[in-house]
Amino acid sequence: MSHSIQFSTPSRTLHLPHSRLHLPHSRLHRPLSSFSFRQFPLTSTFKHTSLRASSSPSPDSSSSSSVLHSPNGTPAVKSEERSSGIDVDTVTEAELKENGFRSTRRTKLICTIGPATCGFEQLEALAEGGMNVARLNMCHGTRDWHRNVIRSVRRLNEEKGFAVAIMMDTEGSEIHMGDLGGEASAKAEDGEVWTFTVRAFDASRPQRTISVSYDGFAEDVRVGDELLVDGGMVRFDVIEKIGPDVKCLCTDPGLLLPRANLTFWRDGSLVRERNAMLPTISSKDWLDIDFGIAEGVDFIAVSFVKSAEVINHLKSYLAARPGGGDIGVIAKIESIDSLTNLEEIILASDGAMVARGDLGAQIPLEQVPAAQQKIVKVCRELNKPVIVASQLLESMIEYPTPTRAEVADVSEAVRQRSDALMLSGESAMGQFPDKALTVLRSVSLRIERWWREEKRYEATPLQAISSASSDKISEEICNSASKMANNLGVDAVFVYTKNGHMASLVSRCRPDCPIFAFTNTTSVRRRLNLQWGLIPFRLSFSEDMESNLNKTFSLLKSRGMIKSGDLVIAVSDMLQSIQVMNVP
Ligand SMILES: Nc1ncnc2c1ncn2[C@@H]1O[C@H](COP(=O)(O)OP(=O)(O)OP(=O)(O)O)[C@@H](O)[C@H]1O
Ligand SMILES: CC(=O)C(=O)O
Ligand SMILES: [K+]
Ligand SMILES: [Mg+2]
Repeated sequence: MSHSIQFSTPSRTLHLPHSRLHLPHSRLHRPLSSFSFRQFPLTSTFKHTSLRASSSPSPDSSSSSSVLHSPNGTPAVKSEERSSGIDVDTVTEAELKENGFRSTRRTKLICTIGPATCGFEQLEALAEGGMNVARLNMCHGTRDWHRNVIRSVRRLNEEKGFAVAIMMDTEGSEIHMGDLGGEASAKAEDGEVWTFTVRAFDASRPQRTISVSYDGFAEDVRVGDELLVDGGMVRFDVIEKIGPDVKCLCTDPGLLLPRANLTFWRDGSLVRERNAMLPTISSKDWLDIDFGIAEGVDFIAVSFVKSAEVINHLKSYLAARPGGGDIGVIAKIESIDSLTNLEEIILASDGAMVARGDLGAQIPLEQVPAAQQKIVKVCRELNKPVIVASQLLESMIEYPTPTRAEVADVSEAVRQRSDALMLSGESAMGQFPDKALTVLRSVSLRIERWWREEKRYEATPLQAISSASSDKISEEICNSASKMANNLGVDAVFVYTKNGHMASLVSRCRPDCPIFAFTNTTSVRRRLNLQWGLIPFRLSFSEDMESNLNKTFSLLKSRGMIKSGDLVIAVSDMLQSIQVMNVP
């Protein structure tokens, strides 16, 4: 039996929702003789996972296919947008076949790409290990280096059916050290005197001397201030100022890493003199952003956001550029000012990152866990994806197993139901990037299972967020569908969504089953890969839900990804309805 509830708003008048029995079951199993399936041509080297119907494209697919912009800005309709097949990657497919719906991972995983992981095979290993988003930190590497990585990820997606999204992370203009003249690190010992200076060095770096990125720092600091490298990994006391040089005594020894962040503290508080006026997006960042637009990145993560204004500015800059409107803007919460303007920043953004590395250098460390919990909660309320980042498995940069404390930290982020977890140095320059990713994956799966076993569905209702009446209806539909999914113990929620909004509303409810998100554009599919519980598929679909469901069932059944009898709830943003049915 198929049951449906429909909500209709003819002539913009809101009618009371009525429920009726929808689609006789027999219509859903109508023989699908018009579709015959064949494997997309295989090449000898790569196994392509797309299945395409050999029939001509369905009438809807040309109208629903969107015009994409190629990297150089010329509009191009991608050939796959016109096909009526389904795009999914080999890893998801195998996971669904082998372990069923329940075992699919809900928490998404982000890997920072660096020298340890920039090769094609290394990227492929990460994608196979569950990487949903590849992050590029523009603090490091050249644009050519980043372009190579972006193109490798795109090739991987095209050849293997993955939907790995690319996130570009801006450098920002906070104070940091120079790059140590090519050395990988420098050791500062207790009691040594080091010079921090705005002077630049051409070739070799004078002994115990570090260049600093911010010209005004010598004027801003005072003798007696404390200087923290990387949020306290190494500490110095400022003992003397001589022109542009600041002499500092090492009080906590440690390794100085290239371009490490610097903060100054006075009487227990962060010193924010003129550097508080530094632009959040520097001129170099704007050039990086232009590069990101040209290369078609999926997200831009903005470092050291202080207010919603900068996010709005960037969003209008992107909207005015071909292809820019497809890019999601993620606000990195890592400055003390962002905490005071938290809600308006998150509202303006398409998502947020708890950037604990720098945050822990700007507020006392013991305040970081509470800040994390608050940011995750606000994002959830406002329906924005949230990423927990930095030092999740820091010890795995050097060792093949994490500490118990690290496992507990990862568990807590999953228990808070954040959308995504991020690896930094562990994957960028660590010795065990694949093992670190495996730890994130297995800890996520274990805690998600605990949620299910404990039947810990949401006790606290989410606040209403929509204002327009059709958005309110979508929100209510998603809330109800998720509640029904939990109460009925369905196998999956199917959501048909053009721009991804409806899928994010279902994800926000964190239902106790995977969410199959069908969208007709490749870029939306990639962006959905950041959000909790969504398994994004690219599929050409129409306004007619019956034919969409028939087509989806056929395609997924022929791949062995669903089977007859599975209980599914379907919602869509074309037809405001909830349908409950067994797969025929
Ligand atoms: N593209 C890259 N090229 C070289 N090294 C990199 C690259 N990306 C990251 N790394 C290395 O990995 C380390 C951790 O990466 P991460 O992205 O956390 O950088 P970070 O410098 O701590 O800055 P942020 O606060 O932006 O995260 C860096 O300090 C750097 O040594
Ligand atoms: C990720 C990042 O920028 C930080 O933790 O500081
Ligand atoms: K950065
Ligand atoms: Mg940072």
